[in-house]
Amino acid sequence: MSTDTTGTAARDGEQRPGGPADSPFIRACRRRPGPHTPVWFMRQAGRSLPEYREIRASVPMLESCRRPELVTEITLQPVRRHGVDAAILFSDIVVPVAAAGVDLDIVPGTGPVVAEPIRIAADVERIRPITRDDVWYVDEAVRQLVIELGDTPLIGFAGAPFTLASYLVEGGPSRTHAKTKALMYGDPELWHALCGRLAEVTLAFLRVQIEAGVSAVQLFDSWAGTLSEADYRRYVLPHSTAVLSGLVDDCSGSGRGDRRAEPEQSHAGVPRIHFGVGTGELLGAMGEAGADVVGVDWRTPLDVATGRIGPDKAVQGNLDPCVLLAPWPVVEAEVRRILDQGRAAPGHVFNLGHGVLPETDPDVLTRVVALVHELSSRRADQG
Ligand SMILES: Cc1c2[nH]c(c1CCC(=O)O)Cc1[nH]c(c(CCC(=O)O)c1C)Cc1[nH]c(c(CCC(=O)O)c1C)Cc1[nH]c(c(C)c1CCC(=O)O)C2
Repeated sequence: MSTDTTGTAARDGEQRPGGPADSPFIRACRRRPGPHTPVWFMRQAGRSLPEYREIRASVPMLESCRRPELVTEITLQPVRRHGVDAAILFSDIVVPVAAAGVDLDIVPGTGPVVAEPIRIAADVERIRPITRDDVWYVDEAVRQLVIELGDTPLIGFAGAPFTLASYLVEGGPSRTHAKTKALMYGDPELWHALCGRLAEVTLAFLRVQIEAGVSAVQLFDSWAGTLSEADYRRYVLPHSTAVLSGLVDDCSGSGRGDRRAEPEQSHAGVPRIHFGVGTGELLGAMGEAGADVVGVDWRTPLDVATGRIGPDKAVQGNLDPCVLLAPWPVVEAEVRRILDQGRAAPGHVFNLGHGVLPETDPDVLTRVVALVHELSSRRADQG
């Protein structure tokens, strides 16, 4: 465990050998060689773990996200159990939106449900800008986690404007995103006002996490794959770019925007991962939004994905979460294939193509971590 008690040296640990900045995960994000291929799992903290279910049995989802001691414990659970190369903050994409004043809840088995879905400009106006004080519990949890995690990097995250907008406009999860698209095509001005506001909230939320010490951030645009590339570029890309490039613009001396005076408040050094599901046709555009790493679901092999994304970005993925429900030889063969195809990329972070399913046997996750490490370190030895 780290001896750093401020939580800041670890963030700026660029020069500290052995700190999170020198970890296999951050090295892969930066396309630098490392001792093995790093691995973590989306939704690694969650219902696949009995120790998570025990904590959550008596605490509603949103409340658990607002109690720093619970956030810290739940975030650490999969790190202890599986030996993954990174922790991801336990929270949810709707947490900053709730902090911005939107009345919503996370309903078990359903997902986020919004009391008054967005319909008119006045609804957008009600989404307030957020500051650190609105999400103090996230700031506190990240600072504590950075201390407890030592050399293991902590990933912060947020939902991207399109995916957040889809919950706010639909009022809850949707298969077709019909209301969202109807607003997008029918009232582009309102659409851009909504996404612009959500981009501001998201950027502020990521800045709080980075200032508190996360080593990387992931922007989840889970449902962007429902759009054509042309529509994605027109209606979504400018807003996701405002978020991801906004983090870089904070760097003193580079770019415009809300530039910070204090060097330790620079957000520019933190790798940015951009992920969505069903985004095979969007991978190039999602990289252009300002990602260092592009998340790839299970539909596109990593060598093909790398051809679409280009040689200047790392990739993350892309095991089908359902494969983890298959007999071990099937899992092993898929892990080998993904590691092989991932060699085409200039950096590969092993992950699933989407979140861990609740019915997954956690011991299989632990075995996958060990296998990825074993197979990839053997390769690293061979040069
Ligand atoms: C779309 C989205 C949401 N939330 C999130 C996304 C983007 C990632 C993705 O595409 O899955 C992001 C998220 N949500 C959660 C995390 C935790 C960190 C981690 O990955 O370990 C993360 C990164 C916890 C959670 N978020 C949620 C749970 C389950 C609630 C519970 O445990 O009772 C967890 C652990 C609830 C949630 N929240 C959301 C959904 C669709 C659900 C599932 C509803 C259900 O099946 O019950 C919205």
